[in-house]
Amino acid sequence: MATTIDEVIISRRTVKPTNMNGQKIDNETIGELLQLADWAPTHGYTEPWYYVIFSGEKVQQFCNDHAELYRAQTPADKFLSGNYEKLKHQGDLASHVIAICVKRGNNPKIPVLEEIAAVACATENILLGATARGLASYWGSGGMTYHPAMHDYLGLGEEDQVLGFLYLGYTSEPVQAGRRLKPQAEKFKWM
Ligand SMILES: Cc1cc2nc3c(=O)[nH]c(=O)nc-3n(C[C@H](O)[C@H](O)[C@H](O)COP(=O)(O)O)c2cc1C
Repeated sequence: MATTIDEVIISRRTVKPTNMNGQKIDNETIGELLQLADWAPTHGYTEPWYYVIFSGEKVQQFCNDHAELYRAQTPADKFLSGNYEKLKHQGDLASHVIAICVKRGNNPKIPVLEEIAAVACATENILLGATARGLASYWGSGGMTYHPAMHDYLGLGEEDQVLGFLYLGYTSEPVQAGRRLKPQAEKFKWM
């Protein structure tokens, strides 16, 4: 178990929902993670994160709905039954699904870019809190994430955005070693 912030950051790894084991997280713990999200920085206290939490039987409901949105919005010649089944069963072994959304405040001086950045910070807080609690997590932006039908399904306003879905649960498998592909010299320029 990681004990310091550095260890938690370094040890956080994506665990695909198919590698989760079906064990449930209690809603209280999810509440703690949401509290961590709420302490992310924002420009101008806009606090633009908006999370829609699917728990219990709502997880399967969400996955069914996600798959049905895909079916309804995909032309017949592009529809792939494999994609449909993947979406439908993506949460089978997860405990909770959380839709990650940006709710635009009424301060037009704050660029959308900064609102998205703030929600990403908030979401990383959730991922780190999950890691520190021994939970498995996955941030996915596949399926219908960016489709207007998903935006409507989540009841978002015109300027709001969906950034993806967090799948949370437990895993029984050893967590994969982390890897980074780009040399640090390309990412950090010391002056
Ligand atoms: C905004 C965002 C969207 C992502 N979408 C996907 C996705 O659709 N499918 C996927 O396999 N992983 C997705 N990921 C997870 C990355 O694949 C993962 O973070 C990356 O492989 C690095 O692995 P690590 O998280 O274990 O360090 C996403 C991550 C972020 C931040």
